[in-house]
Amino acid sequence: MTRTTPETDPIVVVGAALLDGGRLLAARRSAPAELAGRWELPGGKVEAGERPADALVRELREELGIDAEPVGRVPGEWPLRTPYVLQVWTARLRPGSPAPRPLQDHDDLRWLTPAELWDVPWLDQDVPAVREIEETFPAGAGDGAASRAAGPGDGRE
Ligand SMILES: Nc1nc2c([nH]c(=O)n2[C@H]2C[C@H](O)[C@@H](COP(=O)(O)OP(=O)(O)OP(=O)(O)O)O2)c(=O)[nH]1
Repeated sequence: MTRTTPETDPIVVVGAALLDGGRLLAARRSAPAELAGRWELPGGKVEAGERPADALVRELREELGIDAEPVGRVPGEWPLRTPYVLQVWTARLRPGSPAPRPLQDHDDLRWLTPAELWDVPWLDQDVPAVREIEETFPAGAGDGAASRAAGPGDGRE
């Protein structure tokens, strides 16, 4: 008899492509040990019954102390370690938001211009997502180009 692995529903991790003045925020993980020192999109796990866009706002407040607004979903979904999958949303700072600070999970932050996008060692599993962000974040563009990747309403479902 063939034994099958029990199926587990994927748990979504939302990552933010936080854009400001044409730059993307990258965050260096401080934990756990196997991820520490590598760079990621700030964010975290969507809780049961929570909408991804709401989770994004909550995680960005907890981790970076900012007041962020989701703008649109970056097309695609990328596998992390089972059962997690990464979804990415573009986001921007709301007027009056504090500047991001590494309060939790991170020990450094960098605002990357399009030309600097690959200057940091991203987590391996984030590379395809960052490539997708790059598609909507061409050299020389302001944050408007990335924000137009998906309609404004897409951030709310
Ligand atoms: N936030 C985030 N997590 C990522 C990325 N890439 C990646 O593999 N991960 C992994 C790291 C963690 O195992 C998991 C998300 O965990 P987390 O620690 O950021 O989320 P959380 O705040 O909700 O976690 P928790 O400590 O409350 O359990 O996904 C990424 O780009 N952003």
